Amino acid sequence: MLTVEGLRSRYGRIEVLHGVDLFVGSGEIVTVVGANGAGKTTLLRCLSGVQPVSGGAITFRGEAMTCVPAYRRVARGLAQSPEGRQIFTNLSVEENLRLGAFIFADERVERDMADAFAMFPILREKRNQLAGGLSGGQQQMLAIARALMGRPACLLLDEPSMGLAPILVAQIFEVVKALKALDVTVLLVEQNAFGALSVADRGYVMETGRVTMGGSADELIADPRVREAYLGI
Ligand SMILES: Nc1ncnc2c1ncn2[C@@H]1O[C@H](COP(=O)(O)OP(=O)(O)OP(=O)(O)O)[C@@H](O)[C@H]1O
Repeated sequence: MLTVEGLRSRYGRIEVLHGVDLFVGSGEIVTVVGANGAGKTTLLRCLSGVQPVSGGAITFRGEAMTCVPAYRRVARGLAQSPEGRQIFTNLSVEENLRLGAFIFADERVERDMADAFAMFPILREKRNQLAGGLSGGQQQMLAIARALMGRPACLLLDEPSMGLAPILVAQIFEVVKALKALDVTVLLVEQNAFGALSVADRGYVMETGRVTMGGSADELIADPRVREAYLGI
């Protein structure tokens, strides 16, 4: 579904992605784990089209995406729920969700909203409250739900567990797992390698702008190098 080949990107003169290769199959949950500064966020920003690419190719559902502007990628089904959530705090929960579906004007929006509320009952309870009043975990759920309102074929998730209390981290990973049942393909970027690999089918390890390992989530969890460097075991 999503293929990345030899992807390079730079900030000014400094190259931070040095030729990244990865693949996400339809219906898979794939995670990219790595330390702070490895280039994970930059990779996702390249995929969603908000960060310039200086080399390599991105192909999504058989179509070259490398030069396609960000808003067209969303319309093609490649959507990102950004790091740091970026919800509209002065709008209600429901208004945030409707904004996620702004490119659609059909009766499916109401159904999608009902699906979102079924997945995140707390959002139904708080649908008329300002999003700024939600807790960190609830805001993260809203950000994911809003991205889902755009009916993505592939959802790019940047550090959904960042800054959350452990109990909420567990909840967020459960949500990621549940996306599989909705037929949404997920590329999940995380510093929390254990949580991410626990819900993923496959994973890649990124170090200083390169993919250094890849395999099934079980293989990576069992790998002594991953255990030592990322799982603290
Ligand atoms: N706007 C920027 N300008 C210059 N350098 C940047 C910028 N953003 C990131 N970098 C650098 O690019 C490299 C990769 O950063 P990136 O944020 O992609 O890593 P990351 O793996 O996502 O880390 P984190 O988990 O902290 O987000 C780092 O060396 C970082 O300092």
